[in-house]
Amino acid sequence: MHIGTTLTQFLIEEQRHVKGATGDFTGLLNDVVTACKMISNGVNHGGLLGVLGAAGSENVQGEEQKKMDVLSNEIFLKRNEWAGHLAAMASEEMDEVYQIPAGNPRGKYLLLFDPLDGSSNIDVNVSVGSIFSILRCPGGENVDGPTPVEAFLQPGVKQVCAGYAIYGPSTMLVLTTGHGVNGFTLDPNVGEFVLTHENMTIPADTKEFAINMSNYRFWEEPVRRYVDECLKGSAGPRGKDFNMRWVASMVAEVHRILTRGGVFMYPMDSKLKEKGGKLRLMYEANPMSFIVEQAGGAATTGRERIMEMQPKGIHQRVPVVLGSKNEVELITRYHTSPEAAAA
Ligand SMILES: O=P(O)(O)OC[C@H]1O[C@](O)(COP(=O)(O)O)[C@@H](O)[C@@H]1O
Ligand SMILES: [Mg+2]
Ligand SMILES: [Mg+2]
Repeated sequence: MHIGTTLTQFLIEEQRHVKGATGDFTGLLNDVVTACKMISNGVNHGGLLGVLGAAGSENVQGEEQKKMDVLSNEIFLKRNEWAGHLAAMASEEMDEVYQIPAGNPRGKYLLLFDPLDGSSNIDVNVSVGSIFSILRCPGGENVDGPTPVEAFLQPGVKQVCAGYAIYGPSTMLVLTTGHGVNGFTLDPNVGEFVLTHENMTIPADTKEFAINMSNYRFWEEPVRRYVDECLKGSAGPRGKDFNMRWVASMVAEVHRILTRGGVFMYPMDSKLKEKGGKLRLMYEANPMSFIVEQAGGAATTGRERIMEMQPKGIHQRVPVVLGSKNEVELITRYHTSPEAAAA
């Protein structure tokens, strides 16, 4: 593939390499991409369309929903429920599994998504995004009756595809189907995503970490140790100075790491103990872990590989440590090595 290839061409080319491909998967991705283009348009017009501010409702997570959370969710549903590629959908903004409306054809895939990631930034015009994950539905389209939630509870290694759109200075779409990671930039004049970042890879080492420092007093010892050592810089045990970033949009943090390396952490802390973490396994941690691993990075909870976890529920939360391989492995060792256990 060469720079300048459109996403449509890229997907068709990928499909040609899949024996017995029916075009279903390509069709599904095209619908997901159309949803992202429509959300990008909404985000870009912001106050002009009156889509900023609170929606006046809460989601299953007990979080205040922004108007763009609700609108983006609606766009994903409407764009994907009609074409016959899906058996069902699951979203951050909906308590239950979304069944394909009666009368619409059903398909063999499952789509999970965070329709708008980084919602706290939408009103302040900072980059936000959408995150999605695609699984095969056990039993394919021949499922009688509603698709059970259990169909979705597959470990991250079962993902067929994962991607995110970032609505920033430019709109980009980054995705993997298990053969590396590629980034496409939306040409608003043409309305087409064009390949601009081929085979994105994450350097194994880094001098940049991202974490919400305001949670310091709630962190577990291994995370405090890691951040303290970074802050000591070249005078400390790491022997090098570190920089820090925190955008409060996971898509923006992961995109920066895919572009120049780094480590992103939303670890377990005493405030989140009951909930199991802040970020959601099925439509935040798993898709981002698939992308990061495909780019040569690593993704753990601090204790185990995220992609091997057996999900317990579609809105399950987990601690997240991802990015440059050697850094993630160091942070994980601080959690798992005996000396850490003794600490
Ligand atoms: O508000 P905090 O603690 O900085 O958390 C920011 C994190 O929460 C999130 O906004 C959660 O995602 P949603 O906006 O989709 O709910 C992440 O994108 C981000 O990394
Ligand atoms: Mg999110
Ligand atoms: Mg969200």
